[in-house]
Amino acid sequence: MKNLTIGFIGLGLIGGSIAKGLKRANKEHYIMAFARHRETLDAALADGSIDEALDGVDENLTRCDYIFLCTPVSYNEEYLTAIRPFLRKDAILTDVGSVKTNIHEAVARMGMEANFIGGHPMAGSEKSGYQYSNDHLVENAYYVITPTPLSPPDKVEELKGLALSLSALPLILDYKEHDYIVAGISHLPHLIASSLVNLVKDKDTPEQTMKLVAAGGFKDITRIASSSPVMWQQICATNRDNIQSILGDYIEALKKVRTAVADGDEQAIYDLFDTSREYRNSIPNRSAGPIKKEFALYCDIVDESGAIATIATILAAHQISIKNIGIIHNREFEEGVLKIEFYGEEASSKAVDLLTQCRYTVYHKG
Ligand SMILES: NC(=O)c1ccc[n+]([C@@H]2O[C@H](COP(=O)([O-])OP(=O)(O)OC[C@H]3O[C@@H](n4cnc5c(N)ncnc54)[C@H](O)[C@@H]3O)[C@@H](O)[C@H]2O)c1
Ligand SMILES: O=C(O)C(=O)C[C@]1(C(=O)O)C=C[C@@H](O)C=C1
Repeated sequence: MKNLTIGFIGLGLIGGSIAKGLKRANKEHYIMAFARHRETLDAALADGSIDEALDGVDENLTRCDYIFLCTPVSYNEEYLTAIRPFLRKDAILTDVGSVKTNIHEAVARMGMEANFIGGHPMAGSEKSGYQYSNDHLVENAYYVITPTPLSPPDKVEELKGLALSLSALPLILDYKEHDYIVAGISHLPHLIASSLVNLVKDKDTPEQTMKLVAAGGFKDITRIASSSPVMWQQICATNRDNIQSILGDYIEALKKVRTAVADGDEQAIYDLFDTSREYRNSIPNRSAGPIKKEFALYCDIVDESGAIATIATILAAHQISIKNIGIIHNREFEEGVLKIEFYGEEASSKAVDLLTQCRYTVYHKG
């Protein structure tokens, strides 16, 4: 991959992660960024993710081969006017927004289609801000690319190459199809999660016992209810038609479920769970996909200082290298489950045996 000069507008979770990932892939990329808060830029300069902090959208952007728009979707669209004067004739403007129709239509209205290729990495988190960004966020995730009719084919190939350099899987889609798809698999689930959380908040007992005993089921399905309200407000506003349509279908589906429960229709209830289980289990485990397999184990640990260090020491004493280690938060006992990743199957199996012998409770994901 050739050395590129790349600009970022917005350097939060996604912008920060892509900047870090691109730097990891090629230290010679020259990265400049503008963010609203100077502290973000200072942090990115200090950790080496960017080479230059910009004071605004200005003539420095004329040095860029690529500019990544990484703010909430409506703001991305608003930035087009400010960026246009500084977009070199051969430069590409791309974005990471969760909705594509609004920006594609704005780009077409402004006659910028030859300089634009839409993008959307299908990875993220409920956390916002640069402090949560990392260089591997989009690894193994699909990176949707939505060219315009005038996007130069060689630049589309180059952007695919950038996605691959992040260890993501580039996937070309039409922008309208993209918005239909994400309404179902991303936007609707966020609305379900947030309304469910708010329902439980309203229905809780005076002692808040629902909140107290809420376990894995509730936490797994509602993690994303902690996502950024501004980001989701803008997603819902810009993908309104698709979302209201699939939301209507979902409400109808829920009505059928209610009828089945109310009628005691055991067959219908069985079929609901049977069909969903089969489809859910058929969703491919991307960690076993074309890029690389993940060798990881999960281990219950007690919440006391030194608990992680003890495990790391046991593994190190047996020459087992750890690729990644960290507490994960989408299981029942948030502070108690440690995920440890290894470089290969052998190390992973050896670690499972070893930690089991040491009486740790280990869950193996082969
Ligand atoms: N969070 C996810 O899971 C996820 C995943 C894929 C794509 N996206 C998309 O990525 C984009 C960024 O989301 P994020 O999760 O990184 O959010 P974030 O809140 O972590 O970061 C947003 C960045 O934009 C900046 N910003 C916000 N308003 C701005 C404005 N008016 N002018 C300049 N900068 C502004 C913020 O300061 C921050 O640097 C969004 O378009 C979102 O739809 C998010
Ligand atoms: O994992 C999460 O927390 C996410 O919500 C990531 C997620 C999603 O899967 O819905 C969120 C928004 C995106 O545009 C893409 C990915």
